[in-house]
Amino acid sequence: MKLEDLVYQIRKKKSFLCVGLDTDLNKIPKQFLQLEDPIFEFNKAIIEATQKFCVAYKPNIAFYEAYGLKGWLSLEKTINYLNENYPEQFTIADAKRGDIGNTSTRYAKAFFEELEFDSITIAPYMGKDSVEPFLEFKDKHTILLALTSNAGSVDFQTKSFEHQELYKEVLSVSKTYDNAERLMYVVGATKAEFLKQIREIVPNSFLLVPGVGAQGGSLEEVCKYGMTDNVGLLVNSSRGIIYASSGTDFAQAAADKAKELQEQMATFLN
Ligand SMILES: O=c1ccn([C@@H]2O[C@H](COP(=O)(O)O)[C@@H](O)[C@H]2O)c(=O)[nH]1
Repeated sequence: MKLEDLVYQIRKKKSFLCVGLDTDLNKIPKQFLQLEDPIFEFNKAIIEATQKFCVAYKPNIAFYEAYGLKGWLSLEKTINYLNENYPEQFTIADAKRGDIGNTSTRYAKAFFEELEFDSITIAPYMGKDSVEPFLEFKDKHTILLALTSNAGSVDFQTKSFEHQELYKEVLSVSKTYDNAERLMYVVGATKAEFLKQIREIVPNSFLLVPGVGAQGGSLEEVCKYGMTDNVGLLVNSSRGIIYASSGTDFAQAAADKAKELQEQMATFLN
């Protein structure tokens, strides 16, 4: 998907919500467990309930890999369902990959060509030659982990490296990569106080912001410091939406949560 099409959808729907499909058989309503593919059927129900209120979906690949071949099939059916029925939705494979160049190329082929995701999350640790293979794909987007939402992010990311913190080094060095206009960055909503400094380095890049809802990040703070003229934000909520209820009203509860976030987002869009 072209970035301008994503921005068009955000303005049209007055939403920069990304729904995280972190589907766990221990958490979905029991009635799904009798079906042949409970993960896909649950995802389908969540997509139908929430698609009006969001512009992106982010399956976290770990939740599918955990079920082996069956999980991969559920993932494939989910991305195909989205691409066939809601091609206007931006899709993110939250896979956190990255390896030496020829291996990164295979990851890129797997997620961009075989599964046809619009984007993938990548760990920047192995540097330029591990990231650039993903950036070769036209109209695909590579989302680098910059400052993550978890407590352990302080172990390395906020430690100073030569003259600046490691997460700032990730932002400034990656800007020099070939096809850097295809980069986006992950910044946790729990790290909203860093957004002002982040925007000084990447004033226009899209940021994928997980950590509102279950992790306690503030949407208001994220918008205050992270929003650009082009919006520049995709804010993710996974558990807060998909597990809003574990009862038979799960789809309505997910829709209500997504709508609530969309309505809050609309107040920040002009
Ligand atoms: O810094 C990061 C990077 C990725 N994530 C992922 O986003 C979702 C968040 O789920 P919630 O249930 O809304 O907390 C999940 O898939 C994480 O692996 C993140 O949280 N922080």
